[in-house]
Amino acid sequence: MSGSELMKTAIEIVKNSIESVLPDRAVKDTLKDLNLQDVFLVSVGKAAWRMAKAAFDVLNGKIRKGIVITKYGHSEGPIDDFEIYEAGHPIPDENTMRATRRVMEIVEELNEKDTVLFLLSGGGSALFELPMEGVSLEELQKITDSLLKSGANIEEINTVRKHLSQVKGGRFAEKIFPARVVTLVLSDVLGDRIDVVASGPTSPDASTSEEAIRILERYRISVSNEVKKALLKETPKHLSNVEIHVLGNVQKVCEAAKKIATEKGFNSEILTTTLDCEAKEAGRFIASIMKEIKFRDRPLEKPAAVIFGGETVVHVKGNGLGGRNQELALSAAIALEGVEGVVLCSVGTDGTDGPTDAAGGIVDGRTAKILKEMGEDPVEYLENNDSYNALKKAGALLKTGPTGTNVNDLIIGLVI
Ligand SMILES: Nc1ncnc2c1ncn2[C@@H]1O[C@H](COP(=O)(O)OP(=O)(O)OP(=O)(O)O)[C@@H](O)[C@H]1O
Ligand SMILES: O=C(O)[C@H](O)CO
Ligand SMILES: [Mg+2]
Repeated sequence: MSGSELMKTAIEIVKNSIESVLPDRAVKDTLKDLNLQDVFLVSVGKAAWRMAKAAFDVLNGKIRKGIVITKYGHSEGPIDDFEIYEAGHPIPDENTMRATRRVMEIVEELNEKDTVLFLLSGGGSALFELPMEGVSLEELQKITDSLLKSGANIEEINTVRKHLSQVKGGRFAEKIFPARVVTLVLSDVLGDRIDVVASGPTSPDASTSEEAIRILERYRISVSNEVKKALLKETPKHLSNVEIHVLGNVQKVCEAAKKIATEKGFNSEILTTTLDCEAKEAGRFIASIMKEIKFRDRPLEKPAAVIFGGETVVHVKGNGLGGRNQELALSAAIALEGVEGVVLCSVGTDGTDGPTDAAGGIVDGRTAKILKEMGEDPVEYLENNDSYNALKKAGALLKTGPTGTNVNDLIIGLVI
């Protein structure tokens, strides 16, 4: 198999794996079992449109009102008479608040006979938000931006977000009470911490005010007195009106990748579904495993596919453009320079990696060489967190557009 054929194979495995975790089927199957009548549908997250559409298709006639809030560019047209909003991500904006207020207007009227069907996917933290009284949107945006660049993981980031919000950390379910809420979650959080996915609007909160304060201190983020006051108010730890079902996660996409790669003749193994270290360290480590396979045929014999799932972090210190998958791929490209018969592909299953239009990167032993031949230093790009521009120059960006799902990041290394 030539280098470009191997790249094509990697892309095919990735795309088919993502296809297998589109939420449609899981939403439909779960709803058929639940037999809900007469629901208020609220769908929030990057996969919100697709989840809402699937629900509409099975519940048709049993939905009294439907509202969808998704990221800009992620809705795919009208669904019946649903209200469909697009808003800011990963930082909430005015449209986030406008859409969330609309949801609150509806649920606050409900009584114990009513049911809210809440369809939730990752990205929801930015898309569904009304800050606590006294907390301005501007300050919330600043705190969110600092946290996202600090290298804090999603559990830490969302612990702070929950305590500054009127709808996160179980507070949305509290507002819905006495009505009932049935939540279907597509998880993009490692270990399926459902109180962390989109900051758990309908989950009893496992985090505390004290932890939120400690996290801000740890990452040296200073906040106003109003924010300090808001943080002290504790989130609900018990909720009696909630039922939660998990539809999909990073395990599922990794299992699909393993199956597809095996069918294509690769000795395939999932090495982890909880990759959570610094992206460039992960890239280097994964490259070292691929070289071990290439030169020593262990832990797998060639042809081999190694599969990783997770969510790495990036301490963004430079002023470049990129995302954690692109940064991982660029770092691997540097470590794989000159090695033949290896391809590494790292993607966000939602189709957008960081604030860019790429899903991730696809690199091989030629990628770093191509950059050097152009007079560019890949290490400099990596240090400036400018993986997007490096990969763009080397023709190594992978673009899928919004995929309709979101189960975190998938990394595949092929070695022949
Ligand atoms: N220049 C950069 N290089 C590398 N990573 C970056 C850069 N700028 C931002 N990031 C990373 O991008 C992340 C946000 O990107 P993205 O929207 O892909 O996150 P996400 O996990 O998919 O969002 P969500 O969890 O809300 O669905 C931030 O956590 C930040 O660490
Ligand atoms: O929205 C969020 O908080 C992240 O995607 C994790 O679910
Ligand atoms: Mg995420």
